[in-house]
Amino acid sequence: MMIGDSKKKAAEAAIAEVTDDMLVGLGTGSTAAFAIAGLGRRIREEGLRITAAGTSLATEAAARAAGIPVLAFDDLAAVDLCIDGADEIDPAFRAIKGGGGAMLREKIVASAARRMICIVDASKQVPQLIRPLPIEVLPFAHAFVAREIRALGGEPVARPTLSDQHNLLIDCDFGPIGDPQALARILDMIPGLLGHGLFLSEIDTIYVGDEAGVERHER
Ligand SMILES: O=C[C@H](O)[C@H](O)[C@H](O)COP(=O)(O)O
Repeated sequence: MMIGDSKKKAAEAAIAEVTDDMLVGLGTGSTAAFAIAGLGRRIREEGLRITAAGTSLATEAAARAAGIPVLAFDDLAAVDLCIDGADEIDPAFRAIKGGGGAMLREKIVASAARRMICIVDASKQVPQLIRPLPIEVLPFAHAFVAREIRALGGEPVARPTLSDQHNLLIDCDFGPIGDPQALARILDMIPGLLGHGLFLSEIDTIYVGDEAGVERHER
């Protein structure tokens, strides 16, 4: 079975929680794309009435193309439900996001959400967060932030692409992250480091898809 099928199963199960009149925060990435397509189908086939806000320019475009009414998040203080993917997630509902570079907007929308559902295929479940952590950095601060990351024991590697906000995206390899809370607290204090992919408290519900089906876990 292809990983895409597992992602689709998780996404389809999650969108069953979307009901009329909800304002839905739409995540970014290949798993979120299945949720967007599924919501578009529910609008067409069932007459589901929702509005949505995107966590990236690509997601906004995909949602519009799917027939979902999209509002600019700038004017919104809260959303009802956020549905988004992740790159890794541990048993304590702590995740690394940002493989697609959208983690800054994703964290804002997730924080504005009354509930956040994370949709993943089973390969994303890990006992401990370990993959390189994406950060978004103001170009003016890139050498300083890289020095701070190295001082924390991380190895920063810049991506060739910029974020939707035209900032730098840098993957920081810290090896296994023993204390994600402590790392997030320090990263949050570095001037010029605008966002990072550690999502430690935002996720309420996880849908995990695999060959056998879908599992739902509640925090
Ligand atoms: O910036 C991208 C997001 O955080 C994605 O949700 C994450 O990278 C997972 O992507 P995918 O669903 O494509 O595996």
